Formats: sequence, structure tokens, C-alpha cells
Amino acid sequence: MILNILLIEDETLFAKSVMKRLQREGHTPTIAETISDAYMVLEKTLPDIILLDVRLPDASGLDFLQVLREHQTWHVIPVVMMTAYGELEDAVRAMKLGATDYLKKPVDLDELVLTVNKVIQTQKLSQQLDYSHVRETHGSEPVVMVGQSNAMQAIKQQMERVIQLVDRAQTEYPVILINGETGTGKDVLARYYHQSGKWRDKPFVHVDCAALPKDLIEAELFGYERGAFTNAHQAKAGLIEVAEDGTLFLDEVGELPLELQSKLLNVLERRQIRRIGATQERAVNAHFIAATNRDLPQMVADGEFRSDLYFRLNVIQLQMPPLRERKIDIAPLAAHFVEMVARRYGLKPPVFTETAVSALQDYDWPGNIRELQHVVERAVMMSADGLIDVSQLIMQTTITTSQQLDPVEVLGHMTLEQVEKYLLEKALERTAGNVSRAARELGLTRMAMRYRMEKYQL
Ligand SMILES: Nc1ncnc2c1ncn2[C@@H]1O[C@H](COP(=O)(O)OP(=O)(O)OP(=O)(O)O)[C@@H](O)[C@H]1O
Repeated sequence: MILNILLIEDETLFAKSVMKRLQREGHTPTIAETISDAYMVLEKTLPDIILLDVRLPDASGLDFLQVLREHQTWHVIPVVMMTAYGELEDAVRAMKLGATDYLKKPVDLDELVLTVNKVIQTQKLSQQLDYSHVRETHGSEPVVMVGQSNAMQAIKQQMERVIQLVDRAQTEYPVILINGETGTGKDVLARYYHQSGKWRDKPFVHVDCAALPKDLIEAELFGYERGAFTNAHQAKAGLIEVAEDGTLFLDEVGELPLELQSKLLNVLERRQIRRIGATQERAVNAHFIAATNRDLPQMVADGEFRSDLYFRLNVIQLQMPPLRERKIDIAPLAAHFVEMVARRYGLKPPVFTETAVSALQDYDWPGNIRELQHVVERAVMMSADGLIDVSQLIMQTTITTSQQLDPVEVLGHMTLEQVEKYLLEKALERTAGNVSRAARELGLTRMAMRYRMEKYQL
């Protein structure tokens, strides 16, 4: 990663050697010899990091640090102070004023590079953590769960019974597990649960176990104390704590790494968590609901999922039926999505022709409701005369087996990159955009899949 570094330093020789070293590392440093020069640089660009000397010709670096920390935009820039040897007081003051780190002069250039890298990594880590925290909502948007089929009515009734149970639970809320293929509405059901409970005004925290980088999940879920690891400059509450009194939704729980499964089990059994680096436990009082589209019993048999956690999660299990098994829901769902899209774009809701309705009914919907939603959205945008005809319904699997082409025949004319892109696209289509599943089908890790998706801009 190329960093834009502002070095505020008046000792020309030292500044030049730092600059050379940073350039060798591939970064783009800028030198400001005075605070007023630094202001000029900052007016033009926002550096990724500032290296700031304490003693400067026109003002004190420490005073400038204070200005930076109070500034509307500059306060986010990490600042490493460079303090004179033996001036411990300066270092202490700098840290109190909000310096990210400090280096003692004479500065060792290797140490300087290490510090810069460390500071940037910490910043990235905390930004990633903040990003997931943003997904915490208070369930303010009302959940609409369309479905008249017996299967959906049964699910709603089961959920209502669970909520009655939860209301009666004095100490410990039951754990719920939702199973179902991708796009069947597991997320919607989890939100419905939260919204139907008396605790609806408390946080609803959605944790997608498949989307979080492995090395971050533990810090994300459990939080950490200051100094728990090299970059933990401040203590941070984990998502389990953030969900206090509300709902913690563990989506794609089958993707949780084995070592964290035992930690989660401990939380579910004892309702206590321990932040990373903490000596004491804290009580947690959240409603836990997990979802998966994986075959957990099979994962248990394959040693990929802990059996004790599976049994703990499996106390109340709800099975979302695939759309092909509740075809009666297709028309009301399609109508619901037409309304939604039309409202969003200020259009008059178009209506389906009879043949379009039959096409929707006849199709198997491997991507379930999510796929139906996408098909309808596209069709609404394409409809011109207030009607949606069959020609505007573009489903994923339109090629029937008899029409399928010989892959060797087709692929033989493509470059390796084209083939790779084609296979990625097909896998994503088959799994209705579920990256984890697509990666699994292609025998790739999620990281490798993400890398390729970025490469081909998918
Ligand atoms: N009963 C429903 N009524 C209205 N919309 C629904 C319903 N079920 C699902 N949807 C919509 O379909 C889409 C997919 O649903 P959702 O994300 O809940 O599926 P999921 O089972 O959690 O999928 P995945 O396993 O891929 O995470 C969402 O946009 C959701 O709003």
C-alpha cells in the first residue's frame, strides 16, 4: 500500500534521510520544515499519516498536534511524534494529546518504517471493526414477510410461540437456529423475530460470519482490552456486547472457524464473555439467533463443525422452505416486489401478463426469493407499456439440458482469463451471488474468490 506521508521536520539532513527511506519503501513522503508549511500541505492534500517533530522553528509540534486533534477533518490523521532523547515528558504529553505513537530521537529508520506500518494497520483494523458496527440497526425499518403458503404460516406460528416462550424466560433466552437454502428469507425471519419481541427498541446486530476476515472475527465478536495485541491502543466492545438486551444475529454460522466455535459455545452456555486480553468476564444478555444454508449435521460428521455447538444451537430449529415448495407464494411476492420497485422509482406499477405469471410459476427458483426479487426488479425497469411480459423475465437457468453446449467446444476458443471469468460468473449466478458458496463450488477460499472477483470486476 502506497502511503502519502507528511513529515514535519526542520533538520534538513535527517528529513532527507527519512524521505529517502520512505521512498525506498514505495511511499510518497512530503517534507514541511515549519508548521506554516505544514498548513499549506494540509490545505491541498490529506496525508495518510503525519510524522511530527516536537521542536519546530515557528511553533511547538505539541501545540500543532492539539490543533490537528481538534480540527474537523484533520483529526482522523494518525500522528507519530518525534521527541528528543531524554524528553520523556514530551512523549507523555504527546500521547495525552492524542498522538498515535511516538519515536525517540535519534530515530532509527527501521523502527520508523515499522511504526508507520503498525499505525496504518491499526487504523485499518479499527476502520474494519467500525464498518461492521455500522451494520447494527435498531430494526427501525419494518420487516415485511410476505407468504400465504401453509409452510410460511407455520413458520410464523412457530416464531410467535418462540416469542411467547422468550417472554416467559426469566434468566436465559432460548437460542434459535434457522436453516434454509440461500435467498429463502432467513435474514428476514431473524429481523421479524427481533421486531416481534418486546426488546424491539434494542439493537439488532447482524454478523455475517462468512464476510468477516478470519483474523478479525474474534476481535469483532468478543472485543478486546487496550494492549491485548500490538495494535490495540484502545479497548473496544465486541458485537456480542453491542447487542446487549437486543438480538445478535449470527448469519452463515457454519462458516465460523472451529477455534471460535468453542468460544461461542461458551458464550451460549454461560452467557458470559471475556474480551481478548481481559482477565474478567462480563455477563451478556442478548437474544441469539443463528442461520445457515449449510448442512450442519454433515459438517459435524466431517469434523468441520463442533457437535456440542450444533446441539446447543439446535434447541429451536426453524426450516425456511425453498420457494419451489411454496409456489403459491410466488405471485404475492412478485406483486410485492413490483410495488417496491415502482415506489422506489416513482413509476406506475406494471402488471404481469398471463404468460408471464405462468413463467414465474413454472420456474424452479434455485436462488429462491432473492432471485425472484432480482428478476422482478429488472422486469419492472424494462417494462414500457404498463405490462410485464415473459420476454422481460430473465431467469438464471434458461438453458435446458438439451440445449446445453459442449463445454470443451465453447471453452476451446477462449483465453484462460476468459474461461476463469466465465466460471466465476456462472458460479455466482448458480448461487445467486452467494460468494462463500460460489467459492466453495469452485474449490477456492473466500479470499481467493474475492481477489478474482475484483480482478474481473464482477
Ligand atoms: N417473505 C418475504 N417477503 C418479502 N421479501 C422477502 C421474503 N423473504 C425474503 N425476502 C427478500 O428476499 C431477499 C433475500 O432474503 P434473505 O436475505 O432474508 O435470504 P437469506 O435466506 O438470508 O439468504 P442468504 O442465505 O443468501 O443470506 C431479501 O431482499 C429479502 O428482503
